Amino acid sequence: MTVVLRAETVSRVFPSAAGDVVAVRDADLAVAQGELVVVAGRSGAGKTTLLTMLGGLDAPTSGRVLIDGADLADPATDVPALRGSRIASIFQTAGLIPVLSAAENVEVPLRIRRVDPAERDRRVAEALRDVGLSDAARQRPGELSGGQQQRVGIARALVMQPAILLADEPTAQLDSETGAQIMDLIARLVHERGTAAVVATHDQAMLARADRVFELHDGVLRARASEQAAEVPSGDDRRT
Ligand SMILES: Nc1ncnc2c1ncn2[C@@H]1O[C@H](COP(=O)(O)OP(=O)(O)OP(=O)(O)O)[C@@H](O)[C@H]1O
Repeated sequence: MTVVLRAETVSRVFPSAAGDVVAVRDADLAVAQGELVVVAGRSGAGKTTLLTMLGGLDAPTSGRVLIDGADLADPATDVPALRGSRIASIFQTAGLIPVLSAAENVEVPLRIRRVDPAERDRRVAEALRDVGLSDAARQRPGELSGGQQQRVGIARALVMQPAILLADEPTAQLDSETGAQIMDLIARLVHERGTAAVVATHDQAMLARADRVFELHDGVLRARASEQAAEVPSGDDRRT
């Protein structure tokens, strides 16, 4: 398994008049191709801060983030280029452009990257098909349900075939059934395409789709102990 995203003892401290806020404290994480990692945590636990650093939009106060083995703090690393070519993000709301159709919204990142028109058409059609929205290609966001809009957002995130997908509470604005469908969709696409994904959520129902679950509590990230790890060691390993 190839690790594409790695955080090493990453911390982020926000200074404030009332004292420093340690939003993330010494977080370690490694995510491999095709792996869906869910970071569960309550509001204020530090999820957004962690994802922002993983995506290279904010720098850790200490520790380091590596993408494809490249340290984002290394001056030799072209972070904007990495962000454009290797990373895609999904947020609580799809953030679609209202005057553009679903297909035109999905096309935006391809236009920015100057992909040629025939290739754009092919990839947009494929992305909309993957999220089950081929029939809605010409509709504008205002004509789509919240779940459909979020699916357009997912198509737009995946049309660049990113190595890494970061999703910050992608189901928070949706009812639980639609949220479950969106999470199923993300899990399927991540596994089919071999994307490394980190999904932050406070929705416990989302954890079932994860390959691994981490819990973030007051900025401290811990792997959720598997049932096996929770078992009492047997034989010589037993400690009393
Ligand atoms: N720019 C900032 N300046 C000061 N404090 C901040 C800043 N950003 C986040 N914090 C603080 O860091 C902590 C973690 O915030 P963060 O937004 O990462 O949590 P979260 O788990 O994403 O919460 P939510 O689910 O509500 O978005 C909070 O105490 C927050 O107030």
